[in-house]
Amino acid sequence: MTPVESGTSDANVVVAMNDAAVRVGGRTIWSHVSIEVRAGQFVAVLGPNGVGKSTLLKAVLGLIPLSEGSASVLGAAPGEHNDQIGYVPQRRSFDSSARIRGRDIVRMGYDGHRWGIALPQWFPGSASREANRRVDEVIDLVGAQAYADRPIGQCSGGEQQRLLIAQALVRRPPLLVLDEPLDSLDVTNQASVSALIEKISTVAGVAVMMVAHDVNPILPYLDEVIYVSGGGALSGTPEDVITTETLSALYGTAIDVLTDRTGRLVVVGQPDIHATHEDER
Ligand SMILES: Nc1ncnc2c1ncn2[C@@H]1O[C@H](COP(=O)(O)OP(=O)(O)OP(=O)(O)O)[C@@H](O)[C@H]1O
Repeated sequence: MTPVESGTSDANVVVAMNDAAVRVGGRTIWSHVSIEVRAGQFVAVLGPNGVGKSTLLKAVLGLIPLSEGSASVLGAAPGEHNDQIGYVPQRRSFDSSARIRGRDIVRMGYDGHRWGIALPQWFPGSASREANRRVDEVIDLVGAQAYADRPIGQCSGGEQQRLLIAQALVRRPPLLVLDEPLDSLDVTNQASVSALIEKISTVAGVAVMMVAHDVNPILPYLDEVIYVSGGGALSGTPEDVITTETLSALYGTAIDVLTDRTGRLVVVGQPDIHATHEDER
């Protein structure tokens, strides 16, 4: 896959897709998708179940090839610089009996995911000290000091999520890719993890692509949204994209975007695409 020739040589562009399409299981999931994500931007990937939001992240990671179009991630073809991408996959949680400490989970992000095994003995002491320093740094960043030394299985869902975000950040990646990190968190934890992700993008300048089922917890923080539906995707500011007119055009059917008294957005009338493809999972 060749890097995109988008006409922009902007070094701030971290992810670019140009007229991209993906086929999975003999079916085109989406096509004609053109997106751009820049350094320090917090971008949500939205849309109903089964439209291909996770597929979009996997295409960015080079785990699924494009069937059409082109893409560039950190200036190269997708997959080439995955060591510079922090990835928090969907629905990862730990059994309550898991004994490994949160700190060691974070350290695996540095060591290359050697489950439960610290740096080998022949590893120079200074490198090991640097690893420990980085681990402490990200544990501070996500505010996990109080429980980082506890067995991960005894941490709450929100605490586990923070530790997994710390793991994804420990190599100081310029791009963080998160698949529904707010899923299964309560409202308070959704708010605090959302604020944390915003801090990571603004303070550390990390570009964030995050699949979200509900835009509301992150709405105040978002720079842009990528709305996937109807076999395509639209991107732009939330104000431009999450409107009755724009979403109706994207879905090809009547959609209402309503705002409640507290400013929460409610998208009414979107078909649940997931339900029609349940047996293909
Ligand atoms: N390996 C596969 N083989 C066939 N179809 C697949 C495969 N993986 C995913 N799909 C289908 O591709 C479509 C997009 O899946 P994807 O997981 O990207 O959707 P999503 O928008 O992230 O959904 P959700 O919100 O439910 O997580 C779905 O219809 C899914 O069933």
